[in-house]
Amino acid sequence: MNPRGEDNPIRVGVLGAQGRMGAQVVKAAGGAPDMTVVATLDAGDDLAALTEAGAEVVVDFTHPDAVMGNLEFLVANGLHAVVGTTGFSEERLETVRSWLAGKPEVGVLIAPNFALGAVLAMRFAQQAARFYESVEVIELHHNRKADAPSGTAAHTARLISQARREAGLKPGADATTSELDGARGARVEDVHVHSVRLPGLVAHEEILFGQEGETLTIRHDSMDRTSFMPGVLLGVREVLGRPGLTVGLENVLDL
Ligand SMILES: NC(=O)C1=CN([C@@H]2O[C@H](COP(=O)(O)OP(=O)(O)OC[C@H]3O[C@@H](n4cnc5c(N)ncnc54)[C@H](O)[C@@H]3O)[C@@H](O)[C@H]2O)C=CC1
Ligand SMILES: O=C(O)C1=N[C@H](C(=O)O)C[C@H](O)C1
Repeated sequence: MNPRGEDNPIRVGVLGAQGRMGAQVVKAAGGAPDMTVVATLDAGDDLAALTEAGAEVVVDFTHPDAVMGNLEFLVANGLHAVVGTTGFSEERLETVRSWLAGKPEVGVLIAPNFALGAVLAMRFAQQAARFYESVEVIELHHNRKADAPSGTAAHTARLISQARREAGLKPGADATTSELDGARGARVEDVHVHSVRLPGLVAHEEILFGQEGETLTIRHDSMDRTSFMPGVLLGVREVLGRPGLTVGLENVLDL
């Protein structure tokens, strides 16, 4: 557990500080009694400001195109990282592991979703997966989101696929023989994932399971970006005592 307090607060840097999430992180970490925000950077700023300010943990909510460069700098400079930015393939995770091999004392936590309910929804979906013949994922987000499908939906689909594989399930029956491009969604491993983009939405996910005679729907809604903040602050506290790469908040929550 984190032994830090008001007299010795965790020195936090924020990357993407002017963005929707970064601005919330600056506010949340700034209001936490055991943290102090020492650097707030956005696009074009020199990452050296983080080390100059004495940051210990850096939170990254930037862009899938920027996050790997940021992480390479953080690990090389011995800074712990809490990353919410999406776009992490298995190949990218392997690259991060290779950087960390040379800096075994550094902790990196990458989480596709920091909202408690979203993490629980993923875990429930993983548990339900082996009992149903078919499954599809629908994610719904605000229309300023850069990536589709969402990192959460891609992660959910991979967890479900893994559970289905382990249970020896074959792809669910689907009589579609003719379709408009995209009508059946993207396929993440063997799971169809559908992305909706609308102003007014924040972040929402539905996992629909079906078999003869019944369906099960698991749904999570982030109505406001404050929903991600308890998870981010927990990550900042925990990453100090977790060297190496941790993927997913479920590991920190011991789910
Ligand atoms: N893991 C989670 O719980 C969540 C993850 N996200 C993800 O976080 C990322 C950011 O989302 P939003 O805040 O909505 O986006 P946004 O577009 O509002 O903010 C991103 C900010 O990063 C800045 N930026 C871009 N490149 C940079 C760089 N190299 N260095 C420093 N700053 C840079 C931009 O100027 C912008 O201010 C996305 O990948 C999104 O999917 C969003 C919400 C929750
Ligand atoms: O861009 C967003 O807003 C979000 N991005 C993350 C994702 O892609 O899963 C997390 C959450 O869904 C909000």
